[in-house]
Amino acid sequence: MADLIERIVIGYGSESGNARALALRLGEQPFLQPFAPQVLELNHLFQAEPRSGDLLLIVSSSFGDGEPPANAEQFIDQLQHYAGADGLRYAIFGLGDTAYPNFCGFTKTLDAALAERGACGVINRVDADAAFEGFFSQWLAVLEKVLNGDEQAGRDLHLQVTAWSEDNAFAAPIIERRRLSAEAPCAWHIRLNIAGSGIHYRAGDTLYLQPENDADLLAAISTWLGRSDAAEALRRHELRQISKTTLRELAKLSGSDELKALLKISQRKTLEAYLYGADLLDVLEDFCTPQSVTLDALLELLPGCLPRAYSIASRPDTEIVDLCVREVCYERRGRARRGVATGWLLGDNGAMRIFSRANPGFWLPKDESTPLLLIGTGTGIAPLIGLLREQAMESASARETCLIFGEKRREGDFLYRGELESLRQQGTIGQLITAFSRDGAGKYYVQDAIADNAEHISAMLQRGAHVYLCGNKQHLESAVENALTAVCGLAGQAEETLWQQLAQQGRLHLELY
Ligand SMILES: Cc1cc2nc3c(=O)[nH]c(=O)nc-3n(C[C@H](O)[C@H](O)[C@H](O)COP(=O)(O)O)c2cc1C
Repeated sequence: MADLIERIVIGYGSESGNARALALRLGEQPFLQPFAPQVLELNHLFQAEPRSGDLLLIVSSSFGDGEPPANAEQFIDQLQHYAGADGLRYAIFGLGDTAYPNFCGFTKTLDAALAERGACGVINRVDADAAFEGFFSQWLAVLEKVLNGDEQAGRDLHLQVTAWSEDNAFAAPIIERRRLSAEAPCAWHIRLNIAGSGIHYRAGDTLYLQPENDADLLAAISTWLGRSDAAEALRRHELRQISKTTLRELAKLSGSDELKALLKISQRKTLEAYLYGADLLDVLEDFCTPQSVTLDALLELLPGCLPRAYSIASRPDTEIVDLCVREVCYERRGRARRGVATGWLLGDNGAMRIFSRANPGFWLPKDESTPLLLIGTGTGIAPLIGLLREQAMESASARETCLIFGEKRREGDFLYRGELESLRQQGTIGQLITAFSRDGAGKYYVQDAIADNAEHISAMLQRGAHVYLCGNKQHLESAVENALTAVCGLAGQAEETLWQQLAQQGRLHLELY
């Protein structure tokens, strides 16, 4: 091919510097020097007036929702108006992260746009993730071969990381289940094996679980329908979170006036109360008949199982991912019920189908000297222990870190007690404050612990501490906000609330569920 190539132009799109660094290294490769490669930002690439006979090498990341980095934003537009694309040759090395829903979205779009304009790809597009170095070396070797005339090498290269998603989840074996608390409903430490998935995550990120339905519930629905094949057919349909759309369809099919009445706007609260803890079988039994609602109709109207989101509790690792979950077990109308995801995790069901998503809003601050005020209740410890583990791994000199953990009783509910105490001993946690609500004569919550440590906490906030808060949505946020506002002496004073100030400064990180 080399004799057909007159010139090489390297274009890059880069936001945080990875693609730019690779593009510059590419431009220095000895085997490219005979082509005197120019290295340009993609926005400026057309200044080189690429034409037939040129080989365009593009290295770019994707940002936002699979969008171009700022210095590549104009490229596709310019390409649409560029007359000389026909006959151009090109190869694309895409950088991305499978933790974002639109993995390598921009370089995929670019590939399609160049092909559509008549340009010809000489190497299959690379979709690389955070571990891009290995791919880059392989790509360079193939590029050299292609330039030496081995065109097949470009067609044989397949370097595209799988982007696991809702439609294509990774089956991760459950390799550890450890009970963390004494009384039901218990909290559990769950470890999944993700080796071979290529999943990369950071502490603070979210793991989505795609469980299958509970066997007992499936069997009961099968019996109700009088169809033995229903259990298998409904295995991956949503049977627990029943939407209004589904209820409307069921009301139409069944003709139930009672259900229609429940769907009126004025009955919003009654419907909410009815659905709390209910599942499809309740709705079928209460409002439908097997004659009016058949298996075929259900298969058509029910969506697939919705993914369940959990905060990752481990530090970055390519082999394992940890979760901290509380089991959901209750009885309603004489029928034992289990949470869909927790039931699957704690049952003997085999692998859990998963995918991960980045959650930059809960990552550690970049500046290693920024103090951390971590506040969590119950299984809200999950992302916080992930951050602490990442912190312990990353820096020898720990930043100032204070953890406030709240639960019911020290004996029985102090989740990860041994690990937290050793993180304190080794200095990753400077101050470990606990608030056990049922240990003393009166109730004692995290907001009381904040008040009792006012001086220290106020000083940390003055030193620019970031606040990470995770736990139950009801009450926790406002109670902690009020307590922190009081310790800072801001109550009823400032024009902006403490929360507004922290949020504006990027110092407030919330995970409430
Ligand atoms: C806020 C943010 C958004 C991102 N969005 C995407 C995305 O939509 N798709 C993707 O594949 N990668 C995404 N990434 C990952 C980057 O593409 C990846 O980190 C890449 O290595 C950055 O390269 P650069 O330093 O050259 O910009 C995102 C990264 C960040 C920090």
